[in-house]
Amino acid sequence: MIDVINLQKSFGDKEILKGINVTINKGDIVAVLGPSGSGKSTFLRCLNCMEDPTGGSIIFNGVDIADMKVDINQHRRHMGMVFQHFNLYNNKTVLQNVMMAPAYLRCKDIDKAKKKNRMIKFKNMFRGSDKKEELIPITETKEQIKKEVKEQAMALLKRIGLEDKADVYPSTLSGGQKQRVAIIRSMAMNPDVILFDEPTSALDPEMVGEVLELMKDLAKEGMTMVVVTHEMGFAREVASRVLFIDDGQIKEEAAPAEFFEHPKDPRLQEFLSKIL
Ligand SMILES: Nc1ncnc2c1ncn2[C@@H]1O[C@H](COP(=O)(O)OP(=O)(O)OP(=O)(O)O)[C@@H](O)[C@H]1O
Repeated sequence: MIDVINLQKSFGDKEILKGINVTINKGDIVAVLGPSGSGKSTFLRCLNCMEDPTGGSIIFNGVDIADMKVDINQHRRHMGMVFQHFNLYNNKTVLQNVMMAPAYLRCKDIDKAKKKNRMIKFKNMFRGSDKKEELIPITETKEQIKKEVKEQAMALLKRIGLEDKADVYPSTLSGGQKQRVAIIRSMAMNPDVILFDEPTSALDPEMVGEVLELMKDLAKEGMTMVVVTHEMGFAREVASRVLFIDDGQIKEEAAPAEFFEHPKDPRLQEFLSKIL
């Protein structure tokens, strides 16, 4: 699903990613661990086109997204991201937050198809009857899309027990509730993969469990996930693979049992001895 090949990223003359190579397959739950400043967030941000790599490729579903010409909105339909500080829109209600991206993008598809059809109709006027181009079928109206997206959003809110919060603003939610809304917001796009950048780091300890539970449920359902985390329990119990990034490189990659019980890289041994 994602092939990262020799990914490099520098900020000015500071080299942050020094050639990351990794393959993420459908259904993988990849936990990314590493010391502060080692480049974990930069790696995720490159995957989500929030940073332009300085070198290398990221092949996602057959397309190199490290290429500047890639359509970022299209890309993000298929790759969701959940941030440490939730990044909800505070001036939109909870429901609007969940609905916004899918409703906007699907309505935009209709506008694009209508525009293209106008061009096709115009060109068809000059073509012989055997050479006429088919119009793009438009099977739904914007009203139907909005209704459907709203139903899906309400079902997701129900799933996390927050359907009664649909019309409130995010500022009235607890941190754990905000993060769960942020997670279902990315699910609302039906992405192929969701990236999580330290999703529990900004939460009060008592809120961490509810967010991890939702992430575990997603993992059980087969969602492909890449999770930068300090939650060793999650990495041990839920991840299918664990990566250790240190100094901009993947120094170790293994299944959790091997990773935690028999770390080979000396820097990983030192890292684990400090945190476990
Ligand atoms: N936009 C930027 N401009 C300049 N330097 C940056 C930028 N973004 C990140 N860096 C630097 O890149 C390095 C790696 O940062 P990154 O956030 O990827 O690390 P991290 O492993 O996620 O750390 P942490 O666990 O503390 O979040 C840091 O030294 C950081 O200061």
